[in-house]
Amino acid sequence: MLIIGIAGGTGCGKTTVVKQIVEELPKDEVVVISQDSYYNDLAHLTKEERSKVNFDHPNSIDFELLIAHLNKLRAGNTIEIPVYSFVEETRLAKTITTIPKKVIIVEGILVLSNPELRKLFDIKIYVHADSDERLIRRLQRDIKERGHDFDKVLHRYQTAVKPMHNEFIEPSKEFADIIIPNNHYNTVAVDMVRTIIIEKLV
Ligand SMILES: Nc1ncnc2c1ncn2[C@@H]1O[C@H](COP(=O)(O)OP(=O)(O)O)[C@@H](O)[C@H]1O
Ligand SMILES: O=c1ccn([C@@H]2O[C@H](COP(=O)(O)O)[C@@H](O)[C@H]2O)c(=O)[nH]1
Repeated sequence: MLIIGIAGGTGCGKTTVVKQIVEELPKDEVVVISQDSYYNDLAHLTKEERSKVNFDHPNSIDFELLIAHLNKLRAGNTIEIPVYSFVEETRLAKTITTIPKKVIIVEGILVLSNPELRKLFDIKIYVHADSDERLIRRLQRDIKERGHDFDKVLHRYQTAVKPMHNEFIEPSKEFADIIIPNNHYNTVAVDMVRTIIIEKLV
């Protein structure tokens, strides 16, 4: 089994890069796990209380469960991945049953910041895009897909996203084996990572 961790600031293009990597790989060989699925269950808080949570701090993630799940997959066991709703800002009642496959890709802003999680990765990748690029992408995406308005995205960016990026995410770049520049779509880097994965599959 090959476990790949892909980190990078919000809007850098992690999800897009992962989609591009896996789209030409056999579906039955690769599992993608998003750190977002492991946001703490906040069902006990009101929607207003949840909207004040700092979702960019490592404490907002249930790393213990994510690490336990990766160890279970490595041991050949099936896991139940929580489903997170960005619109509700909490976990939903359902889970997704996931079986072990040859390649596991774990993506999320903080996946290289946690030392225990880092130890599980065979390859560590950091996707870089400049902060202005990332903010523009985040504004467009959160308004279109995550049910946020302009003021909410900017307020969250200034109070949580940017300070947590500087404290936890950007410093985790030093642990990366590969840094993918992604101010523009980077097909060369995507092809290189896919080639590494294909070598593992044969
Ligand atoms: N290289 C790129 N150039 C322009 N837009 C991009 C690029 N990569 C991703 N995007 C767009 O930016 C937004 C955020 O990308 P996404 O992959 O969700 O980032 P992340 O998962 O790192 O938060 C999406 O709307 C996506 O289509
Ligand atoms: O309920 C939530 C939970 C998280 N966020 C924001 O999401 C990003 C991380 O996701 P990316 O796909 O990597 O952008 C993080 O910056 C959180 O602030 C949210 O808005 N609502």
